[in-house]
Parts: sequence; structure tokens; C-alpha cells
Amino acid sequence: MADDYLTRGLWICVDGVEGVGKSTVARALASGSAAHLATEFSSAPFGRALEGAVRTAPHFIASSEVGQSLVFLGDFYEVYASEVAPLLAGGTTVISDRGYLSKYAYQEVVLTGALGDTAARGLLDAIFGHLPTPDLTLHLVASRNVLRERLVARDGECDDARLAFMAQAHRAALRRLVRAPDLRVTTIDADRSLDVVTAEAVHATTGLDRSTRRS
Ligand SMILES: Nc1ncnc2c1ncn2[C@@H]1O[C@H](COP(=O)(O)OP(=O)(O)O)[C@@H](O)[C@H]1O
Ligand SMILES: Cc1cn([C@H]2C[C@H](O)[C@@H](COP(=O)(O)OP(=O)(O)O)O2)c(=O)[nH]c1=O
Repeated sequence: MADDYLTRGLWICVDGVEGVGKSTVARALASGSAAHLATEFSSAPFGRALEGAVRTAPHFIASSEVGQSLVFLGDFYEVYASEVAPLLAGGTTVISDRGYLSKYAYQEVVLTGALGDTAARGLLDAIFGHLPTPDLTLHLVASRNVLRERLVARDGECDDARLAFMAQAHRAALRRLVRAPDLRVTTIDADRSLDVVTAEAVHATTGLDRSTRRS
């Protein structure tokens, strides 16, 4: 009988706030390797719709914050079920651009506004409790000024409200890591040049082996 523990791929999530370099680093990791770069949104009709909505208004897209967050989480489940899990089972390593930790942190910010922090975390812990944790999270972090410069260069603007949301999301991610230290995380200072950041990301993934996999 095949031992899927020995043959399945690794799930590596590249996380952090927008502008920190997730897509750039995830693409660099996947290129030239056999790993698959997983998209943030699913190819189901609701995933496509959500992707379009985020492009128009990255942070507040619905009148119900709970409804909005559940849609994001529903599509994260869909990405996992339709793309990540089958590839892992087939032995392919998957690199997610914005994965487990960022999804948790962003929804915590949005849900806390509606439910308060205790209920928000309770709901998130229950929902995320049904997903496996990644084998490795690469948590990219950068300073506010660097993030603003990169987002202005990339998107043409970055207002204070967006930066404030990102700061909240960053703090939520750190709280999640401290509260439930179940994720294997490498934190990477993304203020530095792309070459240095990418080299550190490659280094962090190189040592991954069976002993670090989910049981
Ligand atoms: N280490 C880096 N140094 C300089 N520019 C970077 C670095 N990482 C990313 N960038 C640039 O910053 C912008 C945001 O990067 P991106 O990968 O799109 O971030 P994210 O996916 O986290 O939103 C892009 O224009 C990218 O080229
Ligand atoms: C509105 C909302 C956005 N998000 C996330 C999805 C988007 O990837 C992110 C902000 O949008 P975007 O600027 O497109 O992010 P990035 O530059 O990292 O690709 O916020 C949530 O997770 N929950 C939410 O409720």
C-alpha cells in the first residue's frame, strides 16, 4: 500500500500584508522548481467573483463584515480542496501566495469589527480547525514606509486607512502565532533587497524534509 506520508508534497505558504513581496517571492520560489504556485482565489465562479471584488476594493467589499469574511474563508477552503490537497496528495509541493496565516489575520481584523475579538477568534479557530496547517509559513515583514513606497509604486496610491488596516492585520498575525504556536514559521525581513529576501526564502525551504511534515 502506498504510504502517503512518504510521498505527498509540502504545503508552503508565503504570508504577510500586501506590498510586502509575497507574490514576487512565491513566484521566485516556484520558478525553476517542480513546485506548483497556488492562486489566492479559486477558479470556482464565486472565487472569480471575489477576485474581481478585491481588485475594486481590497478591504471592505460588503455591508456585512461577517458575510464578507465567510466568503473569503469559503473560497480559501475551495482553493485547498480543489488545488492544494490534490497536488499534495500526488506528491507535488505547493506554494501558496497568501496562505493560512494571512487569511486568518485578515479575517480576524474584519470579524473583530463585527463580533468583538473573543467571538471573532472563537469563530476563526473553529473554522481553521478543519484545515490542515501548512508545513512551512514564510512570514514576510517590512516597515510601514517601505510598504507604502512599494504600494504607491505598484498600485499608484496607498492611503493611511489602508496602512492602518495592514498594521492591524500584521498585529493579528503576530497574536495568532503567539496564541497558538502550531505553525512552523520562518520570519523574513522583507525590507531588504529582493535577492537577499529570495535567498533567505529558498534557504528556509531547502531544509524541509519528512521530519517537518504534517503527521
Ligand atoms: N525585496 C523587495 N525589494 C524591492 N521591491 C520589492 C521587494 N519585494 C517586492 N518588491 C516590489 O514591491 C511590490 C509589491 O510586491 P508584491 O510581490 O506584489 O507584494 P504582495 O504580493 O505581498 O502584495 C512589487 O512592485 C514588487 O516588485
Ligand atoms: C476584504 C478582505 C480582503 N482580504 C484580503 C484579500 C486580498 O488579498 C487582500 C488585500 O488585497 P490586495 O491589495 O489585492 O492584496 P495583495 O497585494 O496582497 O495581493 O485582503 C481578506 O482576506 N479578507 C477580507 O475580508
